[in-house]
Amino acid sequence: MSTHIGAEMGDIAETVLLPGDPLRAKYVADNFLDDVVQYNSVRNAFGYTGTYKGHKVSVQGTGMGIPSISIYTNELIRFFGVKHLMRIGSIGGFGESVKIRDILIAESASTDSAIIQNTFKAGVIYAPTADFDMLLKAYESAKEAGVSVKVGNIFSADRFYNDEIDYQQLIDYGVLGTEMETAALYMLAAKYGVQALSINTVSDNLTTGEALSAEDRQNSFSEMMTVALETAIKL
Ligand SMILES: O=P(O)(O)O[C@H]1O[C@H](CO)[C@@H](O)[C@H]1O
Ligand SMILES: O=c1cc[nH]c(=O)[nH]1
Repeated sequence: MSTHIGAEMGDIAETVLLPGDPLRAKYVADNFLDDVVQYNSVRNAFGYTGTYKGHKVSVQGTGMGIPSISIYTNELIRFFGVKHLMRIGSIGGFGESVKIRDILIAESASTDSAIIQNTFKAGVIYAPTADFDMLLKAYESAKEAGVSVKVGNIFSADRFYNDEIDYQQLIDYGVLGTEMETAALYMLAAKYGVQALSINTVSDNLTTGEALSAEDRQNSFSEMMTVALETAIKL
């Protein structure tokens, strides 16, 4: 048992899917996994282990933002031996070419997070980056499933509501969308020498104003789940 995860060593698979929303974790467990056991309910950050096509896989809700995902990432790696971490998130798309329900795989994650900046010595701007092997396998899985996928740089924001940020500058530099966790996931995975990838479904578009409902964000995204699980069994 760690501070925020009420499980024992061995209860959690080496590969863990990480939605921000704990109820999305339940949705994955209920609809995609067999032989499911719930290993965590501390703070309602639900965690489940089951099998997908005979392979052991876990899914753990991380909560929102870099401080919260950093807690779960640290504990999964350091106390439960997790080796492959895959965020399955929602993301706000930038620009008209990024469509609702597109899947964005984060090759890298820009950020305004003080946590990332303060980890490095003055003057260093670290570039949080996906594991290439996982990225390649996820891209191939998306193509095999025939889903609309884009790969590139995303923005991991410290604030959901931010009146000061210049989104247009990020768009001008090719950033595909904004969410709130990936930069920390990639930095921590690099620190501990494990694999991480962030796969995100576009839930809204900051340029066009289109948006999915909260229920859709919790209970749909089945294409992303399939891409993530098909990737998981190739690792
Ligand atoms: O849907 P999840 O995975 O929580 O991801 C996105 O949604 C939340 C904001 O609504 C943030 O956590 C952001 O990263
Ligand atoms: O962090 C997020 C996630 C989805 N949509 C946004 O606009 N921001």
